[in-house]
Amino acid sequence: MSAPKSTAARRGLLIILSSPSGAGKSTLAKRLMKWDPSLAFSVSATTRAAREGETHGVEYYFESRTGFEDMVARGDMLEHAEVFDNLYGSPRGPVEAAINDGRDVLFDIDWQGGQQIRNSVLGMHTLSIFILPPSIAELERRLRGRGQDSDEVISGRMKKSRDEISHWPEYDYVLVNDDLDQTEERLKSIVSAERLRLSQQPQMSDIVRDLNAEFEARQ
Ligand SMILES: Nc1ncnc2c1ncn2[C@@H]1O[C@H](COP(=O)(O)OP(=O)(O)OP(=O)(O)O)[C@@H](O)[C@H]1O
Ligand SMILES: Nc1nc2c(ncn2[C@@H]2O[C@H](COP(=O)(O)O)[C@@H](O)[C@H]2O)c(=O)[nH]1
Repeated sequence: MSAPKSTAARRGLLIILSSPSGAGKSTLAKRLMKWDPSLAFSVSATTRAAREGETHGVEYYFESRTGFEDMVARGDMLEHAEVFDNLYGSPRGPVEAAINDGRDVLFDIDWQGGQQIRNSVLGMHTLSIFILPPSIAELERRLRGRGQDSDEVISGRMKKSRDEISHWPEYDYVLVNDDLDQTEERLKSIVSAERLRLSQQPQMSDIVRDLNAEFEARQ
């Protein structure tokens, strides 16, 4: 099933994916982008070093700490936070451009970023989804299996995962990412349902007005 159009007469929806590191949100984000190429992925800026295979402007914009802080000082970040001793943030310009094109925007960010986007001055609809791992042992297996971080980095991320998980009640939906295909299907259903709700909302007051007029005419 292909994605329903996101370009109905409404402004873009901000879709926020958060999870403890390693639960699978980047994997799910990639699948969502493949399902609906009209989605705009918000490429974050970060001060962390690029991993092998990561390209500037694709996975992240890799910035120096000073470069990042300058962006924040200029108001160029929609949200930003310190995560695992590095700075991460969502550049404002591409998000605003996508919204102006009527596109929905996908964020792969932590709970601090999630809070800031939900409270941001953009006044946009947000849809937030928290991804849980099926177990802590499996979370660690996934972080190790990814094979991209040192033991020290992995143990730091495992320690922070409990705090990240404690923010699940702030999200509209929570999914346990056990079977990847099943989680992907659930995620797509959530996005489709929210788009349907938002696209129908403006017509509903007209429909109810007509229904009420019909009641009046029957009296
Ligand atoms: N449902 C799943 N079952 C098994 N492995 C999975 C599943 N989902 C993701 N993975 C694997 O787990 C590893 C971590 O996934 P991913 O990089 O998407 O996590 P993440 O939440 O984006 O992490 P980070 O926050 O550090 O960016 C990857 O190797 C990925 O292939
Ligand atoms: N608040 C934000 N958090 C972000 C952003 N981009 C990523 N992240 C979070 O960082 C961790 C670690 O990512 P990694 O690529 O180093 O593994 C990840 O779990 C995200 O939650 C951002 O723009 N803002």
